[in-house]
Amino acid sequence: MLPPVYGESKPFEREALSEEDEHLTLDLRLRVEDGIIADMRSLHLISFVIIIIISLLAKASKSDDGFCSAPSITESDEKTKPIYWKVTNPTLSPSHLQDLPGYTRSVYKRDHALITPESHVYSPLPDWTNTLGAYLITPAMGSHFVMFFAKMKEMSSSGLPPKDIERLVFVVEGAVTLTNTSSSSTKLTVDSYAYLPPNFYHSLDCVESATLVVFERRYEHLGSHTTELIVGSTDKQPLLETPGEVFELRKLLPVSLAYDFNIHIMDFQPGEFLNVKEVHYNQHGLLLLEGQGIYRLGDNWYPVQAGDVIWMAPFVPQWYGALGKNRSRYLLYKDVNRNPL
Ligand SMILES: NC(=O)N[C@@H](O)C(=O)O
Ligand SMILES: [Mn+2]
Repeated sequence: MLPPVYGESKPFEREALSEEDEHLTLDLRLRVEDGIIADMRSLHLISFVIIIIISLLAKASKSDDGFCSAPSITESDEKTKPIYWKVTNPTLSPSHLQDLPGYTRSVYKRDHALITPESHVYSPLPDWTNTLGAYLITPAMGSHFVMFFAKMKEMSSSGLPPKDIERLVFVVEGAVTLTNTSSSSTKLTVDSYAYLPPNFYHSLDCVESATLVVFERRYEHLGSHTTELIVGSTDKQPLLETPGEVFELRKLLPVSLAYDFNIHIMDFQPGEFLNVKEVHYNQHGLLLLEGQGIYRLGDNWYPVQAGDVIWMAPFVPQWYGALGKNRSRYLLYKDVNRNPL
């Protein structure tokens, strides 16, 4: 059996061949061709196997149980979750970070703070029943207000704020029932809120569970103006003009002089950002309800996501740019209607 001959090629001079030689040449040519064909076949087989492997790898990296990708929440999952779900189930939740000793995205500086979920420290709220509170912003930071999460468990109820302190509660998860002296009761579900004037008797009662974000501050009287009980929900507030800006703005309280703060709800589509690089005398307590983006505070640029809380002291340069696939929505405390002197 003659092996296929791959000798070096000589200048080709065609000479007459005997019949036997002709047969031999044909045989050799077929053998060489067979050899090439055989190689071509194995090449096809190898490339076919490689394509299968690549497509399996690509599929695996896309699937949730893929060995190349962290479990991700698909867009359809997002759609089935209740509004503001990510505030209490953030992507970088404590369980994701607890195995990273000492790692946190939280920062505390002279004129701002970023408090991220893995840093929350809960303890029983004095005067509340069966409720844990995590204070995020207090006058110890230089603010004139407090901002805290209240995690209400089954059969829990609120305590009253101190004398002359006004309160705003916003429901981030679950539901509570608000009762006041007129013994009328109103159910507050996610995205609902209530403003309680200073020294206004009320109780927030929870049967199953609820997470509230609560703002409290000493009411600053102005002349004879007084505030009153307000109950509402974000989705029922009108969109306000925002000249020179692209974000959508709603306010949860009246803009009248009686109110010494307001709560802004601001929506940005991905890619939209604050036009004004703000520096102002007002203070902010911010909760990112939905989405993700970059918050500039002073000379620092922070990637932020739903569940993050930000303290902004007066005059801290501030700016936000929304990123990702879904809108950003944040809730923002802002003092208003009072002379800074
Ligand atoms: N930081 C930020 O969004 N600020 C403005 O909304 C504002 O009204 O101060
Ligand atoms: Mn501002």
